[in-house]
Parts: sequence; structure tokens; C-alpha cells
Amino acid sequence: MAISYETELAEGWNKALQKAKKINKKILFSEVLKIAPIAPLTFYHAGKDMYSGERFFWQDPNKEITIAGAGKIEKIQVNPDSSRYENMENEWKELMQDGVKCGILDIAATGPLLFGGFSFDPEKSSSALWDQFGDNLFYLPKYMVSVINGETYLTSNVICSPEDRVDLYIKLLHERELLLKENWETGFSACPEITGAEEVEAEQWKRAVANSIKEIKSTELDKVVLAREMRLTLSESASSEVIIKTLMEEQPESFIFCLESGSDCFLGATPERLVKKTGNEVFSTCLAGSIIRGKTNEEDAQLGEELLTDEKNLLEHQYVVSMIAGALGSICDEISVPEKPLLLKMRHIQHLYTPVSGFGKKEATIFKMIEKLHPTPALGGLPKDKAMVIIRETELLERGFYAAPIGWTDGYGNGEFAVGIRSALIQGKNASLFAGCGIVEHSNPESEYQETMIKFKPMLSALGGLGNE
Ligand SMILES: C=C(O[C@@H]1C=C(C(=O)O)C=C[C@H]1O)C(=O)O
Ligand SMILES: [Mg+2]
Repeated sequence: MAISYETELAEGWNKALQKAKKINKKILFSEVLKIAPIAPLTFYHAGKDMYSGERFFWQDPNKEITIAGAGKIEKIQVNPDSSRYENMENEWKELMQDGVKCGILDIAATGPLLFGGFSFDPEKSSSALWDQFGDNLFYLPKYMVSVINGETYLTSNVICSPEDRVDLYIKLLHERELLLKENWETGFSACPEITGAEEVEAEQWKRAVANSIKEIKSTELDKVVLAREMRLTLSESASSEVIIKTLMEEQPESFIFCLESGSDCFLGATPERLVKKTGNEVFSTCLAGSIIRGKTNEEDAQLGEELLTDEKNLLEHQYVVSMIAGALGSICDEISVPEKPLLLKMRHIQHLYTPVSGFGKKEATIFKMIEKLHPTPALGGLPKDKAMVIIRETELLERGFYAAPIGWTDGYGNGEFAVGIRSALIQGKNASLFAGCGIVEHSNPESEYQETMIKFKPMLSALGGLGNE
């Protein structure tokens, strides 16, 4: 595809170079174009040769925003401590300071954008499993395709140095033309086979659940979410684009996310929004309480009805609603919380679901909201600090980015973060799948174990491990 608007780009680029020279400092130059439709996944795939290890992908369940990034011009990682959200926000502001933009402005999820995530718990010492990700990791992409309400945009970002020359601009034009030329259908390959599956210490996990139930009965602990890992071996290295494609087909009600880092890739299909900010409108999702899908419509409706009236699941859910309502209430002027949960149904599972919305106060940035919300009792527990200690001490896995905020924020202050559940860390021929459950007073270790089995299914299926289930 030929790129038009070259004159505008050249003018914008010149303006940025002049500014960089004038203030004698590197600055960010960003251009946004409206382009002919290209599927973001095709674009993601096109970046494989040049930008493997530094790509990302995102799609929300309403398909309002799909983004794919290829190449990074900046990678931001801050210290793993309780100030990590604030520090990340400050780094982001600094990066955008004095920046020059050209082309189309004011469209959410276009222009300079940060994509990435935080680990579940900055206090958990990190093992080798997550060493490519660290405690937090965000990219400012070099090239990004965003499909926003059906319109396709291409963002190109460059850091301009006072000493740069115009040849760089020619290189940029050439590179992005290559990325947009891609026709992926021809290069489609199937998923490798699963040759081994190991449930890491399943019996010990059940014992930990039993211990937590006792603790809930005898102390002020109300809820704790305990997770476990399934380790798969694959016949060949899995390619993230094929997994993403399958997740998009099989899990259309979920957020599809993928973040590459070096040779590793964290991806999944999560139904759980942590927070979305559009202007000053704020949305969050309370999701907790689970049951399987029925084989017939009738059985499915019956199971849904059972979930909506089951006291154990309603309590598990209510803890999340109270906490999220409180946290958002402290940073929003008005919030609206439905009285009763609804059902959210995915291919393998149905959940209790309460959407919460509000209007953020002026100072409530998306990073502040993440800080207030994470971890909700859907992934941590209640009271939060006590649950975190139990998770840290008893879980046999390192959660890393699992169950933690993953998403994007743009230069206009919009953004959306989901929690990275129904997810896997892919490392060449190895994949670690994660699943957890909210443990409350009336939990039963065996049924919670079965619940984690269902929660492994979206990723197992995307990796070809479930047949047609
Ligand atoms: C922790 C997970 O899911 C969470 C736990 C749920 C539950 O216990 O009912 C439901 C939705 C999620 O908030 C997971 O999928 O790994
Ligand atoms: Mg549950």
C-alpha cells in the first residue's frame, strides 16, 4: 500500500527536528494517519521478522478498540515498589513532554501510547520464569495500527535527537510500507502439538485451599484467591499470532491481549476489565463466582440460574463489588453500581458479573485508578494485605503478570487495563498456564480444583489441547 501524506509527515518531522535542536534535547515525534483497512493481527504478523520480541496486541470484547504494535522506541521499567504506578506515570509524562504530533489528533488509542503491564505483586521475589518481564514493562511502539470503531489508523513514533538528519525519515517510510504490504493468509501455520502436560503440585494446592478455608473460618480473613500452574511442552515453538487468532475466534466475549518480551510472550483471553477511562468516564468490572456452561440451552440456563442464587458464589462476588465500589468511589464524583449481578458467559465458563461506572475526579489518572484497584478481591482477597501475605507464602508459582493489570494508555489520558487471567506465558516449546479461584468460607477444595480446570480451558483450547470442546 502506498503511503500518502508524505508532505505533511516531512513538515511535521522538520518541525520536530527544529524543536529538538532549539531546546537541545531529544523529543518524541508522532504521526497519525488514517489508512485503508488492514487487520491489526496481519500487521502484528508482518512485524515478526523485524520486531519479534517487541510486539503487542489488544482487542476489547466490544471490538471498539483493536491495537497492534510492532517495534519499540522506548521500553519503560520502573523500580518494583509501591510507587511503581506513580513512577510509571511520571516516566510517561516526561517522555511526552515537548513532543510534536502531526496528522490526525484526538482519537483515543492513536498517537503516542504505552502498552504493557505490572506484575501481580511487587513484593514477591522474582524467579527465572518471568525474567524477561521483570516487575513491570511498558512499550512505546515504533509503529502501531489501531482500529477504532471500524476506522483504521497508523501511528509512527520516533525519538528525534538534535543531531538527526532527514535520511531517517526516508528509512521510516520504507519500513512501514513493508509492514503494511503483508498478506498474512498465505503464511498461516497451524498450532504445534501438545506433547506433555503437568499440573504443578495439584494435591498440595488442594491442601493449601483446605488450610485457607480453616483460616477464613477462624480469623478475620474473608477471601483469598489461590492460583496454580499447568506446564505444557509443545512439539515446536508456538507462534503468538496463531494463538491470538484462535483466541479471537473462540473467546469473542473476552479481551485478547499479548505482550512479547525477547523470546517470551504473555498472552490470553481475559473476561475481566480492571479499569477503562474514556475522557472522564470510568468503567470497571466485578467478576467473581463461576459455573460451567451447559450442554444444551436449557441446561445452560439452569446452571446460570443456579449461579445467580448460590450463596457461596454470591458472597465471593459481593466482596469484589464492595471493594471496587469503595475504591472507585474515592476517585470518582459519582458512581453507579447495579444492585444484583448479571451473568457473563464465555465458551467454557459463566461468571457473576457487575459492571461499575462513574466519572473520575480531575486528578484521577488511569495509573492512579490501577493503584487504587489492584489487586481487587477477585484476584487477591479480603482484607487485601492479609490475603497478599497468604498468596506470597503458600502459592507454588510465581504469578508474574498473571492476574495483574495489562493494557494501554494514550497521550490523551484514555486507557484500558484488564487483569491478565485465562493466560499463558509462552517460552519457545514451553507454556505455563495459570488459573486461580476465590476461596471463601463455604469453598470445597475439590470443587475449587475443578473450577481451575475449567479456567485452564481457554488457553488449552487455543493451544489445540481440547479437540472441539
Ligand atoms: C483467578 C481467576 O479468575 C477469577 C476468579 C473467579 C472465581 O473464583 O469465581 C472468577 C473470575 C476471576 O475473577 C482465574 O481465571 O485464574
Ligand atoms: Mg470461584
